Amino acid sequence: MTKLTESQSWQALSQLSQQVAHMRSLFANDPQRFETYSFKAAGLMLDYSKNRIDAETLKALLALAEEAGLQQKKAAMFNGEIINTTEGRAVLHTALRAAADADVKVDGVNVVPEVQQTLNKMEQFVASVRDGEWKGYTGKTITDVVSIGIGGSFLGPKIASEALRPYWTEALKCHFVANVDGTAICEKLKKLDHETTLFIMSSKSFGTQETLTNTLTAKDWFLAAGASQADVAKHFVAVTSNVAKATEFGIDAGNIFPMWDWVGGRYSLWSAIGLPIAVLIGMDNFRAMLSGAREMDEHFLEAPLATNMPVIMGMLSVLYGNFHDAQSHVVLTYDHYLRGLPAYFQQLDMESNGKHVTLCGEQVDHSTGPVIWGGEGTNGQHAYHQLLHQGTALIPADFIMPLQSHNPVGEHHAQLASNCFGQTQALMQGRTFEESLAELSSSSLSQQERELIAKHKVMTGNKPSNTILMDKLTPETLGALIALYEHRTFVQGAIWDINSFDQWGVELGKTLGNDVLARLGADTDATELDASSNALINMFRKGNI
Ligand SMILES: O=P(O)(O)OC[C@H]1O[C@](O)(CO)[C@@H](O)[C@@H]1O
Repeated sequence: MTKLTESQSWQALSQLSQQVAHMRSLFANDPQRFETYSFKAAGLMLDYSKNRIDAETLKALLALAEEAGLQQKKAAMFNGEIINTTEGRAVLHTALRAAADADVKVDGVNVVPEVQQTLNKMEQFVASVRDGEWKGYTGKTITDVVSIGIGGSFLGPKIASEALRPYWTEALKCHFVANVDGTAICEKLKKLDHETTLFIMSSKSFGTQETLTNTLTAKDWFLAAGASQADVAKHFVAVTSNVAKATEFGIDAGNIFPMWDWVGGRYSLWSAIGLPIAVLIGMDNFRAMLSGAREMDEHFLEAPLATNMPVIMGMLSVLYGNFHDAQSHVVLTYDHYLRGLPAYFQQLDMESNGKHVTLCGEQVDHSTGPVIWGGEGTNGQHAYHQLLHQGTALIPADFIMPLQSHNPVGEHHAQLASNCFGQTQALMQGRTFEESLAELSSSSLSQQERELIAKHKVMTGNKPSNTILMDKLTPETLGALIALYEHRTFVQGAIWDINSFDQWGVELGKTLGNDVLARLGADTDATELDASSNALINMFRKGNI
């Protein structure tokens, strides 16, 4: 057994988690349950009353957080200690949204002034593109921005931009290209005018195959349309921590926005990686998003564990994953603008907590990060919610909804809200056999038939969910919401004592992919790999099955 599973609070939770009453009776016996298990922070309200907890379980969960050293680990992150031990890096996405006069040191040097300088550089760039001062090589105003990047250098900018659609300038369109599938970039380029298009190449490492290939294709397209190498400076900018490689690639030194190795890719939208967002919504709104995230940071740092939103959400996930065998977690956004958020949280959480050894390299003896998935409500209700209600797997759910719509038309928003709240209620209370039978009482079916149908209609209920509400989706509330999930991810990693900030698992696939690429272009058939890989490679070389 590891130290964690041997710990007193872990042992206590193993017992307590099985003893908690059905949520139906928890609610029936406590009219104050909502007041007890809900609170507000940074413009968000969390209702976690529809969870399999009572006072004792919650106490044990928080004791586990204490015992696992969450407070010390949190302080170490915010203080710039090298907590990403396998890569020898600090983890300071919080410094990207810290107050301008904050002092956050990495190796004894305050990084905040550099962050502020980069924000100022972004501000100038964003203003000149939005105001039409930045001209293309033929003197025309920029109309389209294409962001090229993948993983964290794609999902953050794309999904936050999409979420903040009501704040966009109408003067510009922004497009995102990530996949190395040539179709992705070709379909974009078809619709673009090379004289009025600006490319933002986003790659922390400046070594990611997909991003380099897509940027080269974009550059070839630009040059083939009649522009010269000297014109590239007016149409290509880059965001990277590898300035030398970007310059070598041909990006003008003045067009490079720096980032730092202490910002993880999946935590980087607050840096210049967020440039596409800032171009669309303007720098004031981008700064408002940072300030919403900062508010959540301060809450996470200062609030007691019992009223700390990332802590409560993280510990609930530990409860279900480790003590109720839940292997996935669903994020359901009841807001069309937030439809992409589950995909963003998926990378954030799964790339962070998909780990199998502790910081000391010891094999864990419990599950770690769950599968994160989801989509927008109400669409999901007509698809996968069936499994949430009546499937055999326990899938805890987060429901996220703004109370005010940006598009308050007719009864739409009330209907949306009624579905959101109705789903959490149905998951919690379920429907008993007796209730199902009663519902069928006026039907013309025989008693035997009624009983059969009633069995199919039973929903066990007791399915956990959190509801997160905000007044309105704004840059501030979006910033707070994303920071909430970042810290929730951190909390779980801290309990499991894993490194939430490396991603070695994706490296082997990249290395083997490069080897395969060489074989696809070789003069002779592949013979040295396993039989399946050889056959697949050789089929590709022939071009038919
Ligand atoms: O910004 P880069 O260096 O191109 O990396 C892109 C993505 O690739 C990964 O390193 C691994 O897939 C992600 O963590 C990262 O967000």
